[in-house]
Amino acid sequence: MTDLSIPTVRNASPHEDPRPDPSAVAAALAAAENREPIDVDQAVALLHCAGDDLTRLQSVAGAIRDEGLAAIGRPRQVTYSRKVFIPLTRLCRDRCHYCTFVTVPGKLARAGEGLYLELDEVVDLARRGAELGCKEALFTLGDRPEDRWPQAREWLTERGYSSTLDYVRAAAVAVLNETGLLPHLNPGVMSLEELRRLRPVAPSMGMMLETTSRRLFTEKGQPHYGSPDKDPLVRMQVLRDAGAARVPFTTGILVGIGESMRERAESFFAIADAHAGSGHIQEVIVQNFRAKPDTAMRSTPDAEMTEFLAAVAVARIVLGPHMRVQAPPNLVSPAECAALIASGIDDWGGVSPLTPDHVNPERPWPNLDALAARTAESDFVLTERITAQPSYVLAASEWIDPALADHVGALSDPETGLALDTRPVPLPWPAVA
Ligand SMILES: O=c1nc2n(C[C@H](O)[C@H](O)[C@H](O)CO)c3cc(O)ccc3cc-2c(=O)[nH]1
Ligand SMILES: C[C@H]1O[C@@H](n2cnc3c(N)ncnc32)[C@H](O)[C@@H]1O
Ligand code: MET
Ligand code: SF4
Repeated sequence: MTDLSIPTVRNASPHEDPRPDPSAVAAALAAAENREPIDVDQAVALLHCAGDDLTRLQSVAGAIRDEGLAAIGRPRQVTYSRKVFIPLTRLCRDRCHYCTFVTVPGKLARAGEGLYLELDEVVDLARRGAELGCKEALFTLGDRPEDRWPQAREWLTERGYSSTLDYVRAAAVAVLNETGLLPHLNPGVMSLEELRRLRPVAPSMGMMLETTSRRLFTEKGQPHYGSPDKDPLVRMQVLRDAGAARVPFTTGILVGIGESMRERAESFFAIADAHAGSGHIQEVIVQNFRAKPDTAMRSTPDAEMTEFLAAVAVARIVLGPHMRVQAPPNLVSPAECAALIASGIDDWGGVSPLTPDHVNPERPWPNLDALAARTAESDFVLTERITAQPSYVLAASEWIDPALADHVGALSDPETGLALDTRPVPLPWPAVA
């Protein structure tokens, strides 16, 4: 894709990624078509599918998705969450090489921007979103900036907060009280204690696993080198802790940051494994980041899209019919949205009629009517959900903190767990009878 202006990462030491034997690909495809459980080796083979093989792979993935949606009485629905994006702070103690969201205090000062959004700025964004029917306030921010930036620590202390996560909690409460939007928290690594403390202010939270590749973290020059929060061992612990805390949790992988096909496959199995323990992974995002090709010959733009579609299909096959599989519609072209549906997704994630995708600011959201039309072209109905996926809303006593019952109840249909056609209104938190 020539219009993709996300910064690129060059593999410092191109990792060995041997092409599987064609007979291995054929055998893995046959296993998938017969709905036999596949192992990592077979998943690696499937990630290499192109051409007619990719078409076969997509049709298996699409059929599995269709069965899963039919089983929960929502055939042919692709969901999305109408949201506002709240970039609470762009300061971060990490330095992921692919990230353009992160910034430094000096740059913020020169741009006349604060280190954090103030509470009134947060509430103002949420309120403007509410007027447009948004139901989710997505808090995405840098990880623990106070550990790196004394100015950030000072900003928090001056206002009476002990940490960035403490401030996230206060901002979520302000949004609930003053607008009724439902917070989804994506603040990076959280401890079990922090997850438990945040659970009463957000029906769902998330953190991308990114990858299980430890090499990308330990080796100098790799995209996660120098980012302590991107150690896959730390991130896997967060996934398990979110299950222990019974938080509906979003995770996923970033495709194309220098991971090998085997590492890509292992990442899906690692997520499946975390989910098998607690049943809390509410959706898995397959997000495309495109590494600069090692050689122009080997990795043409078309090949990158082929690889991405194979990754989506393999995610569906490994994670099965009951997982929601999400790919953002703003990181591909309109025509490629149809290919994502064909590859087995059932969710577009958060889409905003108001705020940009601050992580990918050069990739505007499709307008909701256009997205509905694109979805309809594939014979699916664009359906609004709230931040927690329907099955978790329907099992609220197990998954959603009682302090949020009124807020969630006001915006979701108790029969389907999907979003109601309504606008949020301020409601007191914790809810009183
Ligand atoms: O607009 C974005 N939303 C992102 N979202 C939000 C997502 O689109 C929705 O808000 C969730 O599906 C909840 O409804 C994330 C949520 C997570 O929990 C973890 C990672 C992401 C990543 C992004 C992202 O890059 N851009
Ligand atoms: C919020 C999530 O956004 C993803 N993320 C961060 N930077 C980029 C980029 N340049 N392109 C695509 N996704 C990105 C990471 O997966 C992070 O966890
Ligand atoms: C812009 S990234 C947002 C969340 C967090 N900093 C992470 O990387 O997981
Ligand atoms: S942790 Fe998140 S915000 Fe920080 S640099 Fe990495 S991707 Fe960017």
